[in-house]
Parts: sequence; structure tokens; C-alpha cells
Amino acid sequence: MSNDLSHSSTSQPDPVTHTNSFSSHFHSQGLPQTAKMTEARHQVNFITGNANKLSEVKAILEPAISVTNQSLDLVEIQGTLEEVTIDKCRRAAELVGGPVLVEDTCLCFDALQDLPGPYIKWFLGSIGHEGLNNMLLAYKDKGAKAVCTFGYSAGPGHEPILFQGITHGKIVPARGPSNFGWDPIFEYEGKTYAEMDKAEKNKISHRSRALAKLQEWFAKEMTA
Ligand SMILES: O=c1nc[nH]c2c1ncn2[C@H]1C[C@H](O)[C@@H](COP(=O)(O)OP(=O)(O)OP(=O)(O)O)O1
Ligand SMILES: [Mg+2]
Repeated sequence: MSNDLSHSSTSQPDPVTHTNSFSSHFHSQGLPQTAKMTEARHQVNFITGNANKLSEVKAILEPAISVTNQSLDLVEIQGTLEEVTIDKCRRAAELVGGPVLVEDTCLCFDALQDLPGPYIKWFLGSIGHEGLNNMLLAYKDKGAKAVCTFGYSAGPGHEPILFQGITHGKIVPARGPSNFGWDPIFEYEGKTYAEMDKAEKNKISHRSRALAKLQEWFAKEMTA
């Protein structure tokens, strides 16, 4: 199974789909020209206000790529997963005045045509784990995709490059510690993310799958 959203990395983009208008931002589409890195190649400045994201990104990328962090409150627009990350990445690069990595995480319910998607943070904050389960009560299909879309920009004016990872699981009543977002209600192969230890989650998570693509791209850049 591909780890990408249906249209993000197909070799023959369908020009009518919304997602495909951004397909050129994906590294698999052969982009790197706009993002040649002039500075240290083994470092990223990850702009996020979420300490759990930061610790997972550090655990996965370090020591090969060192991760610095600035916690900025970035405006998040409405739009597709790709639009949200691209806009977030451009804003971060402008604010920081240098290279940045950002990430937007979505939780997409199969029965709801991928909603709440990028709006999961507000749904989770408003209705919690139980409310999210209740949203699916009318449906047999409890399937859900966890989607992570990272955006890297070499600096202001440099177009973001996207790296996306998807893990398919299902929505279940909460099990396990409530340390990180919707981890307790997202089950993958019999365990919720919250029931896994960190190393276990990082092996199969949406975030690690996206970061594998970023690592591959960085490795190519270093030998270019
Ligand atoms: O692996 C995860 N496992 C469980 N929950 C997660 C995960 N990753 C993000 N989340 C939560 C955090 C937030 O409620 C929403 C994403 O929103 P999102 O805007 O991407 O995150 P955020 O605002 O916390 O941090 P940031 O400063 O990087 O935008 O899903
Ligand atoms: Mg956010």
C-alpha cells in the first residue's frame, strides 16, 4: 500500500483534482532546485508549539539530523492538508527569516469523507475522545487515517517541499494514557497509539513515515 494520499504522489497527476495542484510541492515529483540548502545540511529548525511532536521528531531524526525548535503560534488557514502545510511553512520562513520545518497533522475519518482532517485540533478540544467516537456512531466503518504533512522551506521566498506519511487505523473508545492528543482513540493493529511505547509508535506512525521521506531527501541533498 502506498503511504501517500491518493493523488499526492502519483506519477500521472490528474489536473482536475484539488490535491494535484500542489503535487509539484512533493519531493517525489523531482523538485529540489528551489530548496538547495546553503547552510548546515544536518540541521532543521522545527517550528511547532507542540512539545509531543517535537519529542517524536527528535527521537526519529537525531542524531543524523539535529533538531532545533522555535515555538511560534502560526496562523493556520482553511484548506486541504497540503494547502494548510504550505501556507504554514511560508509564514514560518518569513517569521524566522531562515530555513524551517513545519508539520500539520490530520485525523481523517473514512466514513466522513476525511473530516475532521486538518480541523481535528478544534474537534478534539471541543468534544474530546468520547465526542469523536460518537461522531461515528451512525456508521459501521470506524476506519481513519492519521496523516502527517511536513513542509520544509530553505527560507523566505523558497517554495515549501512536502513530505507526507499516512497510517491507517480505526477509531475506538479511549485506551491508554492521555498524554498526546487523540493517541488513545487511534488503534493500529490491535493497540492504540497511546498503548504503544514511543519506539513502537515511531516505527509505524504517520509522522515516522513522513520523516522517512524527509530523511531520504536530505540524504540525496547531501550527496548532490
Ligand atoms: O501523533 C499524534 N497523536 C495524537 N495526536 C496528535 C498527533 N499529532 C498531532 N496530534 C494532535 C495535536 C492537535 O490537537 C492536532 C493536530 O493539529 P496541529 O495544528 O498539527 O498541531 P499543533 O497545533 O498542536 O502544533 P503545531 O504548532 O505544530 O501546529 O492533532
Ligand atoms: Mg497547529
